[in-house]
Amino acid sequence: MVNPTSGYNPQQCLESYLARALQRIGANEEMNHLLQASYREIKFELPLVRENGSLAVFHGYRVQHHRSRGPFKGGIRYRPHVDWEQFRALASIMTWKTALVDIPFGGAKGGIDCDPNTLTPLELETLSKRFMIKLGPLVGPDRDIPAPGMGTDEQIMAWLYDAYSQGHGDEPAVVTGKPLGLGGSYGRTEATGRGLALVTAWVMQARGLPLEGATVAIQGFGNVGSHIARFLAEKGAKVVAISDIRGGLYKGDGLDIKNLIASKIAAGKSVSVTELDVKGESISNEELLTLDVDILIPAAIEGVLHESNVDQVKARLIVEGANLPTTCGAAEVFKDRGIPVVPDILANAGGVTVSYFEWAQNLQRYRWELETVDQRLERTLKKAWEKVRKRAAEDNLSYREAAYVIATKRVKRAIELRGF
Ligand SMILES: NC(=O)C1=CN([C@@H]2O[C@H](COP(=O)(O)OP(=O)(O)OC[C@H]3O[C@@H](n4cnc5c(N)ncnc54)[C@H](OP(=O)(O)O)[C@@H]3O)[C@@H](O)[C@H]2O)C=CC1
Ligand SMILES: O=C(O)CCC(=O)C(=O)O
Repeated sequence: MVNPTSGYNPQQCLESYLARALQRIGANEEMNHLLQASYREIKFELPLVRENGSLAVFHGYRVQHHRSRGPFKGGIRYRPHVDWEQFRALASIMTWKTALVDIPFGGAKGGIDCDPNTLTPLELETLSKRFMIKLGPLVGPDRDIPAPGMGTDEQIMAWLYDAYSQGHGDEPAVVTGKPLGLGGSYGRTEATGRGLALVTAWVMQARGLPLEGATVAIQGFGNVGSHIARFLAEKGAKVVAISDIRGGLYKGDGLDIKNLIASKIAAGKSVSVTELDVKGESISNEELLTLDVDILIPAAIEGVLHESNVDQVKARLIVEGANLPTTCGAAEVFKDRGIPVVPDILANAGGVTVSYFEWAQNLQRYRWELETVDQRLERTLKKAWEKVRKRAAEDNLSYREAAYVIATKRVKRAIELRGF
């Protein structure tokens, strides 16, 4: 098992994207400094007596990056080796993502340094609730609204909601990505994948490339990876490779995605895609990233496209399903090689967009139909994509550069309107 993130400092990359965008919009050094720094960072101990009687001590984190456009917003990640650098960068890109799709939030990110697969359901519930109780004073529907991320799901969001409500009165709008039976929104679970598929289709169309029959490789087969695979297969693309942390599956004439998803659900989270009874050859994650495909979608972790493998990447288009999967060095090489990269803050913004819809529904105490959610998601992302496309073409920028120019401009304007 490889750890492609080792040695990669996503914060440094983000600083360079931001510095360049802020220079392009004429922001001064002070504004640059203000927007690079987090608003607040907290870390706390989370002791847990395990069901076998032993004591384990985990750590909870929350980084709140910026809030001039609205309350902090961002996912909760449960992963063994999380650290400040990851959370700072991930919190910051939430600020730019929410600004780019023009929803009224700032950015945050947090989580626990645990492996959820090694905890019992009772341990996971206890740990999640303790985490939320400690976060209690800093979160809330008008302060900071957590949501699912890597290693977390709607059940964990239900526990966070319950823990918060015990001390603050019933408040579903404190967390998004909840189960449907507990104030969740139609369409949130699949929203990130749906948004990715929409954006991919628009980018292909804008570049005069057919999506029908296009070959696709997807790294990661969790919430994001499995839904993008399904939506792209439904649009006629040929998903030839998928993977999880233990490796991947390849089939040149297209994997049977419906069957893969059904088998994965039946087998459970702890079973790898490589162990499922579906047709395909095994392939490593590193091989997947360098396949000769039309579209490559890294949808797992940060930093998997880096200086050492960027020259071997053969894909014609890269769509960032994960947050920060491309190092800034690799991004430069893709630009030089003329390989377009659709940046995370646009490509995977469908999730936070439907989280916004869930928050709005919770505040209204009124549920929208799936059709309404899907239509509004499409409209929101289309607007953002059109702006990015236009700005990139007018100023000869990469999609990422254009996206950061648009987002930083909106945040700078909000700061100026509020005053210092
Ligand atoms: N969920 C959401 O709505 C959103 C998520 N994102 C981002 O998308 C990415 C994926 O999130 P999500 O799908 O929710 O997370 P999940 O935990 O549901 O799935 C993660 C997937 O990535 C795989 N994976 C983990 N580590 C590696 C590795 N080192 N190499 C290859 N594969 C790996 C996992 O494998 P295994 O199951 O074997 O561990 C799993 O298949 C993250 O970057 C997240 O921040 C962005 C926007 C919204
Ligand atoms: O749905 C949300 O609020 C946050 C999603 C998220 O963490 C992300 O877009 O990276």
